[in-house]
Amino acid sequence: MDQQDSADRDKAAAAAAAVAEVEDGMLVGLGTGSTAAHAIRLLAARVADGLRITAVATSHASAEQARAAGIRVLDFAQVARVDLTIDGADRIDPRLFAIKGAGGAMLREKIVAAASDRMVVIADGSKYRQAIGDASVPVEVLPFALASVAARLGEGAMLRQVGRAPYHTDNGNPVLDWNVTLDDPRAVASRLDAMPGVLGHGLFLDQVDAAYVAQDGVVTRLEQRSRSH
Ligand SMILES: O=C(CO)[C@H](O)[C@H](O)COP(=O)(O)O
Repeated sequence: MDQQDSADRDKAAAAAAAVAEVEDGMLVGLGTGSTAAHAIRLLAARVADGLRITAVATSHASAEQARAAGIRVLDFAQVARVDLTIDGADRIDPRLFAIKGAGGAMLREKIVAAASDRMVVIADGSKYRQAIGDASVPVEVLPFALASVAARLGEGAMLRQVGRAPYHTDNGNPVLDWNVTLDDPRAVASRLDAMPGVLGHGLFLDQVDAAYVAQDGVVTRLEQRSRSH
């Protein structure tokens, strides 16, 4: 089995562990990305077997996948609370600090996570580090503020592109991938949170309640002991 197959198998194993937490009657938040796609597929299989749930999605792609697989997806604009959200991450560490947003959905993902009683990250072992820090932080910016925010972030900020065109999120906004030192993630997050024109960013420092990380088929659960939403 090559490395990619093994990482994909680990993504599916982590997803299966999280999907096992879903109970009848829950409103489930669906994350975005290849690991979250495994969770949606496995959840749909449980729905086909009789599990009764509703869901909200953090991206158009996840909503489409879920609906096509038979999951009832509600409009999140009409939803105040979510029971359990299952989502991927680009980095996760033992503090359950995460970097998200390689897939560009971090703003909706953080909004849904903040509305969730429990938010669980699922990841293959390549995402796990002793401390987050070697991935750039995606920053979603109001188009009007693109140049001014880029100037404030400095040389480490790169406009995300698809081919030669600027990438746009599901919200219609551009993303700056910011290569920044994360010795003090809270200071970096506070700086971004306070910057006019920044709509959201991929630093998840207070949202993650638990993580399932799978390496070579072995799933490890990390649990946050004290989290108040
Ligand atoms: O944050 C995300 C999308 O905004 C994804 O959850 C993250 O990028 C992980 O993706 P994948 O499971 O494909 O590695």
